[in-house]
Amino acid sequence: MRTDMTRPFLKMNGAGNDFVVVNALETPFQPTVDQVRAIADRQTGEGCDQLIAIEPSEQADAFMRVWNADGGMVETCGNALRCVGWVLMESTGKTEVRIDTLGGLTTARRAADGQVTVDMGAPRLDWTQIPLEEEMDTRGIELQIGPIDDPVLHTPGAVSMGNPHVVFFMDHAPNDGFVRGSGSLIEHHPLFPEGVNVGFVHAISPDHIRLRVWERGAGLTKACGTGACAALVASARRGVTGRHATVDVDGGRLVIDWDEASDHVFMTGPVEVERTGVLSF
Ligand SMILES: N[C@@H](CCC[C@H](N)C(=O)O)C(=O)O
Repeated sequence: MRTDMTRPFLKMNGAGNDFVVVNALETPFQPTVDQVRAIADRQTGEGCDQLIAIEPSEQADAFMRVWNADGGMVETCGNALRCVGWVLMESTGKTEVRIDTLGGLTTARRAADGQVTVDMGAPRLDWTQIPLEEEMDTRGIELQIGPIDDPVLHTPGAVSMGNPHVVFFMDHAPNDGFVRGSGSLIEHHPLFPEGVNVGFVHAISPDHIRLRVWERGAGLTKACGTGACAALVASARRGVTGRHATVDVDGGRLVIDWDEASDHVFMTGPVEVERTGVLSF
C-alpha cells in the first residue's frame, strides 16, 4: 500500500461482528479491492469482517457502503447498520436516523441499555429475489450436502434481507470445522449466482435459537445481523419458531421481530466502539 494518504477510522463491533468504519461524509473514500483486503487482514492490517464507509445521501441521513474482507462490495450489513446508526445518532443528537444501503433504505433508533434497533425492511422471499439460479420454494430449497440417502445438510430456507442467505436447520449447533467446511462449499454453489451467506440454526425453543454463520466474503463470523433476521424469517416460515426470537450468536445476543402488520423485520442488539486509528494509503 502507498503511504501518502491517511484516513482516521473507528474500530467497532456489533455482537462481535467487527468493522473498520470510515467517515466519508465530506471526503470520498474509494479503496481498491487490494486495499480493502489489506485493511481487513487480521495479521498485517487492522483486521475486520467488513470495511464500512459512511457517505452522504440525498434521501437519508447517510449512505452506508459495505465491503467484505475479501474486497467485494456488497449490499448491506445488519450489525454495521446498528454501529453506523449509533455514530450518526451520537453526532446529530437524533434518536432515529435513516440509512440508505445498496440493499435498501433502513431506519435505526435507540433502544434500552444502549442498544440500537434497526428496521431492516421486509424480507424478500421469491426465488428471483434471493436470487436462485432456478425456480424453487424458498421455504425449503432443493439443496443437500452429503450422501444422497442420508444427507448431512438439506432443504434450507432461502431469504434475502437485501443480501442472500440460506438457513439450515440442525439438532445441535455445529462446530467451527463443520461451519468452515460446509459453509465455504455452499457459499459458492452454482444455485446462488451472487454467492450466499450460510446460516446454521439450532432451535432451542419457539422463541430462542442458536445461530452460527459462514459469511459470504468474510468466512466464519461471531455474528451476522442480516443472518439473524434471515434465520428468524426462515424459522417462522417453517413453524420452528414464532415471529419473535432471541438469537444467540457466537459473540452475543440479538433480538429479532418479524412484524405481522408491516412485514418488516426489526433487529435489536449491542454496539461497541473498540478503538480509533488511522489508515495509511
Ligand atoms: N455481517 C453482516 C453481513 C455482511 C455482508 C455479507 N457477508 C454478505 O456478503 O452479504 C451482517 O451483520 O449482516
